[in-house]
Amino acid sequence: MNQPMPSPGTSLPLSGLAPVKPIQLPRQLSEAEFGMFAQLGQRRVVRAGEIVFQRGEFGRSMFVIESGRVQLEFGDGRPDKLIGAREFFGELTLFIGNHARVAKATVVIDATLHLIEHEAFETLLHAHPVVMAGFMRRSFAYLVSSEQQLIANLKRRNEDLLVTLDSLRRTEAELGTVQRLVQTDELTGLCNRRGLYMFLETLERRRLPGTDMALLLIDVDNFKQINDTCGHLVGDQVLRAIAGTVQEAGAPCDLPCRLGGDEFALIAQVRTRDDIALRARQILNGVQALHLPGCEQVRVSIGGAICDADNDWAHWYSHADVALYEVKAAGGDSWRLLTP
Ligand SMILES: Nc1nc2c(ncn2[C@@H]2O[C@H](COP(=O)(O)OP(=O)(O)OP(=O)(O)O)[C@@H](O)[C@H]2O)c(=O)[nH]1
Repeated sequence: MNQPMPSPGTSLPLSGLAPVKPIQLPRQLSEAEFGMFAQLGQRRVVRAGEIVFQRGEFGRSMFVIESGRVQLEFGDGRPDKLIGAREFFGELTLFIGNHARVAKATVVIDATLHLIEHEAFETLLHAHPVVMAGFMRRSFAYLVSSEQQLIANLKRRNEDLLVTLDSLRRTEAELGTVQRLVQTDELTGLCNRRGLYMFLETLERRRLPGTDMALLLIDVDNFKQINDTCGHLVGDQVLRAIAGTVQEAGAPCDLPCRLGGDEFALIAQVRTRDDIALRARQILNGVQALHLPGCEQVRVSIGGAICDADNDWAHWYSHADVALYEVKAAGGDSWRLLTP
């Protein structure tokens, strides 16, 4: 004899044993519940592709599925859900009353639904309080557990985001350190040529109203001789000491840097020519006052130029270099400003 095929969610009765009770899915209605809802609900046939309600839409009713399939899209991190015969959806708005729908419901296989309005539910509640109380208890437990799941998911996502944010912050800090290193002269700690070029890109933004930018080129006199007679290590100390002197002569908004070898520069923000002279003399005096063990006398020559907004670094540098050359030619240990 042909046995009928079992429906999904049911178990086969084993021969000789008592029939096993059909497994009820967490959101599946019992025969009794379904019968009550079907009797009082408004029966509707809905075609595949039709939207039953949108997420965020206000409502006071729930739906029971007699046949077909409905997809629920929560859009809040929870996975979409596909539900079928004897299952229900939209009950939260029925219990709370005029509440926004938490999911979008779309029929994906032609369905027969029963719309349960608030009034119909009240009637059922009065007529079958025990059955309806059981239904409500199950529904609440399900809602609470799915909210808890959502909270756990959000917590996990938040933790993941915090970890990502932390690693981004670390990468940013590392990039900052690398950028600083790349722009810093290793021997003196001053800005190097790369750092100077980056500074020049923002020069116009940095210029305060009523000020000019000036360039002072500082070159050690006879540095080769210092190296030759005192040794390279002393030479290095001399370069570090001069770097300190150039830095001290600059204002906080100035940029002292080492261009390479025994050549330094100070980009200074000045109001008058006297401001340039003041810095140049401070460097000359500071270097003259240096007393380094193993090195008798250190002197520098300085050439200056105004950094006019119409020209660029190459132009300012060549002007300052001309002035520097003139100072060197005259014996060094002095300064000169090349005026346009
Ligand atoms: N100790 C030391 N010496 C350096 C460094 N970089 C370049 N030098 C040396 O600096 C010297 C610069 O010499 P020159 O360009 O001939 O200049 P100078 O001897 O100062 O002559 P004038 O500029 O005409 O006064 C060279 O001997 C380089 O080897 C460095 O980092 N440390």
